[in-house]
Amino acid sequence: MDLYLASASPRRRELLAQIGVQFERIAAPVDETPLLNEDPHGYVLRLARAKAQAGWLAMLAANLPPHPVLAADTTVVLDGEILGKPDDETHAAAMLKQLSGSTHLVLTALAIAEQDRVETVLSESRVTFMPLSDAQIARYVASGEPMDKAGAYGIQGQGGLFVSHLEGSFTGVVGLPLHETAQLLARYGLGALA
Ligand SMILES: Cc1cn([C@H]2C[C@H](O)[C@@H](COP(=O)(O)OP(=O)(O)OP(=O)(O)O)O2)c(=O)[nH]c1=O
Repeated sequence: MDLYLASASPRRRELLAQIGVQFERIAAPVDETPLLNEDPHGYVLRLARAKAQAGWLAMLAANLPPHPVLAADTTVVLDGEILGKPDDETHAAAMLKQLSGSTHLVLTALAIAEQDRVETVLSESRVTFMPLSDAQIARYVASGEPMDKAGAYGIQGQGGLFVSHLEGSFTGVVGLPLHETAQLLARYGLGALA
């Protein structure tokens, strides 16, 4: 065992498994509401940090053997506006209409907590969507795929069909950028890049 992953996301678990570290999941939910006028970069970094620290505390509370705790947060940013996970199908359709035919940012922040030390790293990608018709949006929303995802789409699923251009990290958009994760783990003496 090398570390804990403070995440409920199956996608993050699958991606972390590719890095070749031994990890276990730990549950540590945090409130994801942005602060008033919070800057998107500050927001994802604050949440990743909060999730890692909550994971460290949950580990201590459960008397588990101590290891560093990794967490992440992903958000979509369109013209400076934070688009988190949709509240319902109407909200998902509205977000997809906003993303249609334009370019947005996907920010994924990573944090590792160990005792009082927390280190972070940020992955930033630019994603361009083709113009979407109302019928395409309605069909995609009806598939259910948008509901648990920032920006109401999954690039790794059917949502990938809408992406005409990507500049940055595919795994970062999915929620755990492999390169940045390996770099961060190496600072703790973990993983293939250590
Ligand atoms: C843009 C995009 C987001 N997403 C997902 C990644 C994240 O899981 C989710 C954003 O929500 P997050 O709050 O980052 O993560 P989460 O709540 O799913 O998991 P946890 O906090 O427990 O780690 O959106 C995709 O899967 N594909 C995409 O293309």
